[in-house]
Amino acid sequence: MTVRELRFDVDAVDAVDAVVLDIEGTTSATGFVVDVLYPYSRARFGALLAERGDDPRVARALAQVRELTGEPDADAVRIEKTLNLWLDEDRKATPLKTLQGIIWSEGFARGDLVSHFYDDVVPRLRAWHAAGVRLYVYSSGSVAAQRAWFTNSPDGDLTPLVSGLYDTENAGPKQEPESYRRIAESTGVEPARLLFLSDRPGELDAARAAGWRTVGVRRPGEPYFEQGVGDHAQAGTFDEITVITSGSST
Ligand SMILES: CSCCC(=O)C(=O)COP(=O)(O)O
Ligand SMILES: [Mg+2]
Repeated sequence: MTVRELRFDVDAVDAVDAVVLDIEGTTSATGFVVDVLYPYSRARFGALLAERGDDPRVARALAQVRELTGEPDADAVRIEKTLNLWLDEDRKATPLKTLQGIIWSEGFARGDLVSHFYDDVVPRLRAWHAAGVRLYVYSSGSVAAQRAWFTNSPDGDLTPLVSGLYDTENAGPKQEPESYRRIAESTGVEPARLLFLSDRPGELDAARAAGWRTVGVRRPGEPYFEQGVGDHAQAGTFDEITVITSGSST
């Protein structure tokens, strides 16, 4: 694996105003999400669909599942089967993520769950934030799930570090450049001064097509480690990423 220090001072002193973070495979282990969070939601889909179908978030997600599967008459049992199939495939379908977000945020709130971050991540997030770099999250996990994830970390509440949360509902699919244009506009940061960190080459390609800077994060044991991140700059940990902002380097 190629590991090199990444300094974003090639063509400008004030290079990056904001870092946008992917979660699964980048800040946090896919294994934790799949082994801890997925079974937690799988065990609770049935009750959520049966007892809370009137909740507007649930009703909207159910309608989205029916639309995506082309099964307008699918009942709660059929939809639960679909959700579990998508879980098996690790499909990043928006309604699946909405329903998981409801279940997980309640699980975090009642103390059943604590999130996971790789050891190098939280110190770097604190350092970048202290240096004036704005931090955002863009994950397939819903905004509700992201908020619970950052609130309930092993290092305490990390949400004060984060300026905004984006998911496939409010920004769009992660493999489409338009989603990154939408996020750039929402943050008010110029695309060229946004740095996206992700493990997935398709997401990095889409961000670059929207004019963003990109670094592929390749961690041993993660699903995309062997495949690599194409011709994007790459790092094995956040410690290898030096961000230059407003004349300071962190
Ligand atoms: C707290 S989000 C839970 C992880 C998740 O469900 C997910 O889909 C993360 O995907 P990402 O886009 O962050 O790779
Ligand atoms: Mg990811």
